[in-house]
Amino acid sequence: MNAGLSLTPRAPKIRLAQHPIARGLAAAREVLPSGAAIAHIPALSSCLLPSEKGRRCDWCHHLQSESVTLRRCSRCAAFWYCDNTCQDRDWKARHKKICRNYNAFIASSQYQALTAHDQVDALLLSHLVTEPAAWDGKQQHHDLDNPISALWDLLKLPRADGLVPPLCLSKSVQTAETLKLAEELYARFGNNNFVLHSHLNSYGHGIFPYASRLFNHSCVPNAACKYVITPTEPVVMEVVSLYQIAEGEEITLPYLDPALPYQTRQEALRANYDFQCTCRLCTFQRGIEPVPAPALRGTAELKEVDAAIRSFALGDISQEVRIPMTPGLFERLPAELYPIFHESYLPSLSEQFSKTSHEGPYADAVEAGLTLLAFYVVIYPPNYPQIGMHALELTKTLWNLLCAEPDALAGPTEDQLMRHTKSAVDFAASVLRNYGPEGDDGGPLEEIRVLTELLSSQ
Ligand SMILES: C[S@@+](CC[C@H](N)C(=O)[O-])C[C@H]1O[C@@H](n2cnc3c(N)ncnc32)[C@H](O)[C@@H]1O
Repeated sequence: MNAGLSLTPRAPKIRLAQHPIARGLAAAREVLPSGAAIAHIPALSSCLLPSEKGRRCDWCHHLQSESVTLRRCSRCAAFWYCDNTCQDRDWKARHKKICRNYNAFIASSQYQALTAHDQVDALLLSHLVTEPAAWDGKQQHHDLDNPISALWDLLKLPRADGLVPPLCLSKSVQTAETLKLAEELYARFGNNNFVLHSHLNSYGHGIFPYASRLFNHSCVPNAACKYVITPTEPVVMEVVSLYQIAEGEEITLPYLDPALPYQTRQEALRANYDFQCTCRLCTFQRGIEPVPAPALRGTAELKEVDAAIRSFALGDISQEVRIPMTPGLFERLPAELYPIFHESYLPSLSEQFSKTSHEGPYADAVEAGLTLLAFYVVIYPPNYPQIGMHALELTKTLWNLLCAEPDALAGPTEDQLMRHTKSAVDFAASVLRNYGPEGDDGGPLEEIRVLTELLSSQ
């Protein structure tokens, strides 16, 4: 199998191998250190979420800023660009195909009835099907170097509800051939396309057939993807290793948030990707089902569980936050802490952190934030970006406590609190530097730089 598939310089560290269930898998050709850029894959096509229209360039996705004022397409007045280069490139690649019909299309009841994500897919699909001739003969090639034949080569999974979104094309172009092509291509969207994000906030959808062909899912992934926005260029997906990957090891991405409850993950993977996950986390969680419900939040019993998970995952936090470097901490969890896997545990803890970090008391927010950090360290693999994002939030909460309520923590002195704050920002920095900058300028790494400077001057 796959004898004819060529791999390209975009991912020289990967080889495509056989998977007993998933057809293909991406295997590391060599040892990949933590934080290595494993693949750079330009988008075949991409589209902004409706909420991002007019905020970003429709071609390169650059954000409007003081130095970049976006200009509209003078024909439809509904697409925005940094400059002539972006506008010309988008026009040639895709906008000319939909410009004339765009306004009537987005006002139509069919389009309005779609969810924001389906609206994006309707436009992506329209970009792809206008030239059916471009697809002729690509079915036979199995050539990963050609994004069109790579897209054709992807596994199909038509939607259970049978939906194929309407097309932003004039009726005369919507021939039986075009509609058949739309159905064929859309059957490859749901289980293959990617949600684009900047600083981990979604802003659009992208088609990266080469990445879709390579990377399977794991709830304990050893890699994560991020998006590189470069003026005048299409967005590029970069795949980064979260921790060291051995030669020959499968490289996996998370298709969903591993912190979701076990049953929710299984149902979503079954419905959207048609497989049952057998990763280490799912195997472990399947073995401890049904998980006992935790005590109610606020009770002494749950406070004990929270304190035990903090000590298990983070060690003695009065000294320094310990960073685990290997995945699978959940497998060593004492049985009395299994209630943390119950579907009610994380939502109530997150709510407590969110409420108290906004309204105070900040001492309560710090405690909830540390428990949440411990939970993430147990569930997520090392250097998972959400761990870093949360450590950064926790740093800000600690800083608020230092500034607003220095005497509020019963035990720690101000010096100890300062040490906690520094170790939280160091933890955030170490995780997020491994992931590297993503999307727009600024963001968490810049916040970390400012906070580190501020703390070192104290
Ligand atoms: C984006 S593709 C991944 C590449 C795919 N293996 C291929 O050969 O084209 C997603 C599809 O791969 C399969 N898949 C991905 N991860 C899997 C896993 N952990 N176990 C079983 N099948 C998986 C499912 O069929 C899913 O719909």
